[in-house]
Amino acid sequence: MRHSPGFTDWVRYVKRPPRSGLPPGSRAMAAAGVLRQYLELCKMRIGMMIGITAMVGYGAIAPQIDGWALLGLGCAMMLGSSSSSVFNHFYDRDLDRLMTRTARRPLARGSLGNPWSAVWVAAVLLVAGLTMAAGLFNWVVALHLFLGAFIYGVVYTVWLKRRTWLNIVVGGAAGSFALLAGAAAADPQQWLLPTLMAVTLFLWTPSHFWALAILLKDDYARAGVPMLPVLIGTVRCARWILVNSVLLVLSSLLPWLLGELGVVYGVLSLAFGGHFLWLSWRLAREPGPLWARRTFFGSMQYLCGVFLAVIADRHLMGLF
Ligand code: HEM
Ligand SMILES: CC(C)=CCC/C(C)=C/CC/C(C)=C/COP(=O)(O)OP(=O)(O)O
Repeated sequence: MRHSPGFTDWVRYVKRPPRSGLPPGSRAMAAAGVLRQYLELCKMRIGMMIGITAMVGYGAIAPQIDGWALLGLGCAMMLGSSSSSVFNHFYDRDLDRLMTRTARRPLARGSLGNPWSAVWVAAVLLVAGLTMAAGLFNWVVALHLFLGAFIYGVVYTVWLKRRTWLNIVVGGAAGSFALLAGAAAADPQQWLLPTLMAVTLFLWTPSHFWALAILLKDDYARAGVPMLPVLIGTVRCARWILVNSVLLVLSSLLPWLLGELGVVYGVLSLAFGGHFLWLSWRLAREPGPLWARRTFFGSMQYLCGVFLAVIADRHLMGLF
């Protein structure tokens, strides 16, 4: 069965088109197919959220926002995020075949030819992101970008995901480094507010992911991935989500209580936090797919709410 062209096949194909002279449309179609699949490997929606996370870290520290700096920061972070996501697809291709949600992914079904091409693509993306971060900003931004990609691509994906339920707890630090990278782009000397926000992002991940893991429990059990609800069941996992969400919301108030951010942030983050605590409480009361789904999507709404609270406090209040 002829597989659709992989990355190296595509390069060879475009450089030396076969004598058979396929109609130009098929050459472009094949190239578009390969590109679309590589974009899937990049997990672009998550990469955009990682870029936004870094931008919020920048906005929390920068006295004025430079649009071009924000754009460059977002691009660098998306390159780093895509690099680790592509490698995650490569390393997890055996695991992904076993789970309904991921079985149709390009490397899981072998539709991109030699899977090692993805490793080269991941390396190129990482070098591009690091070069952009160091060139546009400073080495601290590049270091945080590298650490985020390393924690997701190696610490989480290779070392922890298949071994321990702490996989996503430790892996959540990847997102924290996205925030630290953004703050360092504004001022690498500042540490307190970036650290407080990084702790909040670290505590956000377990509530974010364990709610999803409740929905995907059977998939993870089939693949033998030790996610928390597989090990302790949905009811106890839902209770741990509530405990974690209480710690998360309390941590989100620290920038306000320590005077790093103002009352606008405090009130808004408390409001969004109250709603997320309500979702987590309802999930603990009725542990099942309905409230797990609402808590998972609510985790992203909550994160966006906290991000909005930071920007409103630091930059929008000056407009009034
Ligand atoms: C190790 C930590 C994390 C784990 C294990 C995790 C896990 C997941 C998983 C399994 C999905 C579903 C993906 C899919 O089926 O397409 C997901 C979706 C998502 N995650 Fe997380 N996540 C983590 C950290 C983060 C961070 C740090 C962010 C952003 C700051 C984030 C933002 C999102 C978004 C926006 C989605 C929805 C993307 C979509 O709809 O394709 N996640 N997460
Ligand atoms: C600074 C920087 C570059 C940070 C990178 C942060 C980053 C890309 C985090 C990704 C988190 C995530 C969606 C993990 C899911 O992996 P999974 O393997 O559990 O999900 P899957 O089963 O859907 O593949």
